[in-house]
Amino acid sequence: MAAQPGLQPEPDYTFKILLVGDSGVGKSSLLLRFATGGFEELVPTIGVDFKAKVVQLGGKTVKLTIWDTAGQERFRTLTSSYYRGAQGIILVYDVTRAETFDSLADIWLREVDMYNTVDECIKMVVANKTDLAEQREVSTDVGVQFARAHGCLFVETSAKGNVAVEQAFEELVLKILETPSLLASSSSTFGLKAKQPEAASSCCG
Ligand SMILES: Nc1nc2c(ncn2[C@@H]2O[C@H](COP(=O)(O)OP(=O)(O)OP(=O)(O)O)[C@@H](O)[C@H]2O)c(=O)[nH]1
Repeated sequence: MAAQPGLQPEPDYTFKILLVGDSGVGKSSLLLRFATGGFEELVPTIGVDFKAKVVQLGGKTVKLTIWDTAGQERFRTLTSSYYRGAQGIILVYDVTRAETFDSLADIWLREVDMYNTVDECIKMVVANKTDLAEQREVSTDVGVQFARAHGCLFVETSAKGNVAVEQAFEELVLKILETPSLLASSSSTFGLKAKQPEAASSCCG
């Protein structure tokens, strides 16, 4: 039966994706770019924010609920609860600030290990702000090696320059689609009926 005009097709799957990383690396900017196509000056995230987007990939309609956590340490206790049920986790650093890259090992991968509840959850390292080439402190090679060593996908992006942002999210989703246990976790835990109440209360400080 043809879909009614203006109505989006029912998703085959709903995936939860989480963005983590130090404050200021560009998590909210990446999400804004992906969800709306825009870029603007944003204030630091308070607690957790959330956007949803439906994509057609691998012949499937996939609803993504993307959770953008605050990088600031004072929100760490709150944000830790948002790892639960995520099929994909994006760890972001800023190529112009080496300390944000170091934090991936020192903080963010540890958090993933501690709080993630989904066994085969796909991890992706995103190296953002590649438009600031002259200020770069972390080379592509170092990023690639790190991601490989920790079993993560790797993409370099510029949210500002709109470079590879869509590609990053799409690669992650395609990898989730290739992983049968994650598809099972999607339909059982994140079917539309089960998930709508939580998704509606999207933001908390
Ligand atoms: N040059 C450049 N600046 C960027 C890019 N992405 C984000 N920014 C800027 O970096 C700053 C921080 O961006 P946010 O998206 O707020 O960073 P965040 O990681 O969400 O920060 P928290 O919410 O505090 O965790 C802002 O001034 C953005 O405009 C990029 O690709 N290139």
